[in-house]
Amino acid sequence: MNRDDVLLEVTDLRKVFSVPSGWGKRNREVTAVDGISFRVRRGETWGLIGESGSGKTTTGRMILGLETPTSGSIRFNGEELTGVSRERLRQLRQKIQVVFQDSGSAFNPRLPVGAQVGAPLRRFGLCTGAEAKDKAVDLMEKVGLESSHYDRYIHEFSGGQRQRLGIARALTTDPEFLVLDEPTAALDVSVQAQVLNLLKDLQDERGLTMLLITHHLALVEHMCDSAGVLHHGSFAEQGPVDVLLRTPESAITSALLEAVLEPQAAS
Ligand SMILES: Nc1ncnc2c1ncn2[C@@H]1O[C@H](COP(=O)(O)OP(=O)(O)OP(=O)(O)O)[C@@H](O)[C@H]1O
Repeated sequence: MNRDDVLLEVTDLRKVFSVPSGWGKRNREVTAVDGISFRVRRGETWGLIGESGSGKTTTGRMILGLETPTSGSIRFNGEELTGVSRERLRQLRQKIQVVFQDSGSAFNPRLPVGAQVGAPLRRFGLCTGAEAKDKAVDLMEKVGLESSHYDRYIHEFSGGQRQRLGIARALTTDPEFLVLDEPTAALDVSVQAQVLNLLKDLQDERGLTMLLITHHLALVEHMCDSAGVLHHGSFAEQGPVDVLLRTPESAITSALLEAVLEPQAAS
């Protein structure tokens, strides 16, 4: 792999949480991420797969600067992210954005959504108020909403529309990299497909690089170029998706594949 092609390089990343065990007892240590390494090339979608508790979200949160790694390195565009100043981290958030499972909960219920979609532009000093409104309306239309939605409140939107709003807000600062943490887990299957296809179209149009966090292998097959399967904080295996899903080497990947074939797992 040409180094210039690599946008995100994670090396030996580790996160140990110290959890209180009760009064008078010593804290218990929980190793959420246990020394993982992977590289994401520009323009690709990398899937972080694993069962509940395997360390996916903690990894995403460390990349976003929301959690401090215990050790290891995260390089973005060649720049080391661990240990950077708060101010630099704030600047980097323009380039690294996130879409969570329930984007609606990140919107203030008492303010119109449009102003909140445009808020990062004002926060980063990228636009005046009027320009921010135009850009927010453009983005809302781009994700399949209407300009008349600008003045509505979050409770007036469906689950799928809320995810579209979350995507619009994530895109306001023209990020290079999106962390998608179970972005469609709360949606009906038909709406899931619409939101995933929207993300793919936006990726093609804007050259976005994406990290898709999910426990659902069907999503990975549809969306990802490469992926890694996490198990108890370590990779059971990683590689190109077609190889990983067709000829899995680890029992963990095989078990996840079998789960997809069971009807109840599709819900
Ligand atoms: N803030 C925290 N304090 C203590 N332990 C934590 C914290 N966050 C996560 N953990 C623990 O770290 C481990 C990995 O959690 P994480 O949320 O990263 O897994 P996950 O794969 O994203 O799971 P899920 O799919 O259920 O969201 C779990 O054992 C979890 O209980």
